[in-house]
Amino acid sequence: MQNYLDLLQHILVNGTDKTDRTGTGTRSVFGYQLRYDLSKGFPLVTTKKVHLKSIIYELLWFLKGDTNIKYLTDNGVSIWNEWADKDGNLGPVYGAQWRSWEGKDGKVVDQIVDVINEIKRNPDSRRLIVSAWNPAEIPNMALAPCHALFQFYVSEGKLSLQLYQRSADVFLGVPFNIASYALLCMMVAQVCGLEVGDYVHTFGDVHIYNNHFEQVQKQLSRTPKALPTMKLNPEIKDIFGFDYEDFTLENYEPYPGIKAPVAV
Ligand SMILES: Nc1nc(=O)c2c([nH]1)NC[C@@H]1CN(c3ccc(C(=O)N[C@@H](CCC(=O)O)C(=O)O)cc3)CN21
Ligand SMILES: O=c1ccn([C@H]2C[C@H](O)[C@@H](COP(=O)(O)O)O2)c(=O)[nH]1
Repeated sequence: MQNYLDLLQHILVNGTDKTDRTGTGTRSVFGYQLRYDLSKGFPLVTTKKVHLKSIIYELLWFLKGDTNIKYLTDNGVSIWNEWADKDGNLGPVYGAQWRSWEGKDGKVVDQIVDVINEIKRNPDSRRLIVSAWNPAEIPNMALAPCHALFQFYVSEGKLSLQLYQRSADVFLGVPFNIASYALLCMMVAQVCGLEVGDYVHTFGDVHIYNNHFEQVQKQLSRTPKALPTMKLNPEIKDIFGFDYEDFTLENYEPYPGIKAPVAV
């Protein structure tokens, strides 16, 4: 994960200071790309301990099409608590757009089912896209989608995925986002009978919050360790059939965690 540390350093050196919606202030750059060959290990940051359990449950929650935090809190995951209303609702965020994008005349599009069918039927398609960015619905969402759109690509029997993230909290959110989409690529590859290719992460406004500078310096003083390995239960052939127990992480030996406040 040296390239993740390079991104932190790049922002510190080349970023400009900007105000932001949360009132915290950031140092930010516009445009950057990270790439991971998923056959070479699972891209989970090693220079601090990352809470993989939250990442897995959040991804399973997106795939269910769920947008209420109850499933997360029932499983000990609190990362969305600050944005939910008193009933736990977030409005039509990721899960709703992925699984039930509402079109004209009540037509409902399940983008996950559709994209998997298309990967199997027409792997050379250049339209293998899932979008959470539904402008008509954004006013009803607790937070506009940050990981806005992703595309699959098949070549030589390998499945790659590229994410476009319009806004990225590089210390807290990005380690979660990298691991989550790397995992999604592995899961879709398995259910489509493909090997894994590259995970490509493309950023818009990628920023370090002003109250994360100390934590970033601490991380930059650490030398990345070897990447861990992620094993999926090979029996699962349906993207909606995965449970938490179907994921096994091996050889993850990170440095201790580093606490940081989240900007709301
Ligand atoms: N400012 C901001 N940054 C984000 O990364 C972010 C948002 N807002 N809003 C929506 C979601 C929620 N996400 C979050 C929220 C909190 C943590 C966080 O506090 N992580 C800690 C604790 C991990 C845990 O409890 O599982 C960490 O050390 O990584 C991470 C991602 C990602 N998103
Ligand atoms: O998955 C996520 C979700 C959110 N973020 C960060 C990016 C920004 O710091 C905030 C969102 O604020 P906006 O004003 O809507 O851009 O949350 C993330 O990094 N990853």
